[in-house]
Amino acid sequence: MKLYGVPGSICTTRVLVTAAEKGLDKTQLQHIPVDISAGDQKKPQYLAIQVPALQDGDLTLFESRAVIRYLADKYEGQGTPLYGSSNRDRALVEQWLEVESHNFNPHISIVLNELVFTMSRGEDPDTKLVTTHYERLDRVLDVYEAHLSRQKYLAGDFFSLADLSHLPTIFYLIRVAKKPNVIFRRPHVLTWWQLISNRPAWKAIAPSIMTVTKQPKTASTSA
Ligand SMILES: N[C@@H](CCC(=O)N[C@@H](CS)C(=O)NCC(=O)O)C(=O)O
Repeated sequence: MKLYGVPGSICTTRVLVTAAEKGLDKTQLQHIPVDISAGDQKKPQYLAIQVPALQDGDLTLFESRAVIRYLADKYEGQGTPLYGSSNRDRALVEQWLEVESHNFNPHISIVLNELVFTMSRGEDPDTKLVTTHYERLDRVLDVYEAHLSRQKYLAGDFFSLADLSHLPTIFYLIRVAKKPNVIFRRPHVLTWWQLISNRPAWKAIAPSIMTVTKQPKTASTSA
């Protein structure tokens, strides 16, 4: 399999950490770097797709959350079981993947876009937009805090694809945008963050984000 994606970008990182949890090595999944700043995404081979995109034989798959679901299913018996161990677990994983995509991500990605990617282009961030969406993210995390006071991970007492899908954006928020308060001031969210970000797979992947964000230009975050 080949993964076309911008090194260190949120969506590509989401796929790479899934591959790492599944124990896939470079012979099983080869990352082909795409350089957005050089206009690679406009090259003919990328016009019909968006990056990140996975190529597996005659299947080309884009949308990072579709790709991670595909990898979790394809390698069901290998590495970390990212859908739990029953139909009930899987339903709850899917539910929280939807929450990440539709309730959490829309706000965190706007904050990151303004504070990291707009600024990296030398433009001023829209501070009103940042305030509005940071506050909305704060409200969403009230729900997470209550939920995580009752269980260790989002879908139950097991680490899953739903937890994993939050890793790149929260990492960017804390370490790159340096806006950790919404995470750090909630004890259960913080404990959850520490649990999921201390996993070996994430610890192996996260440094590549820091390398890329030291560059003057990075990918956008329409994650
Ligand atoms: N919803 C799409 C968003 C795709 C997108 O716009 N990705 C942006 C931000 S993550 C990008 O820079 N993509 C390049 C990459 O991830 O390689 C996904 O999840 O894949």
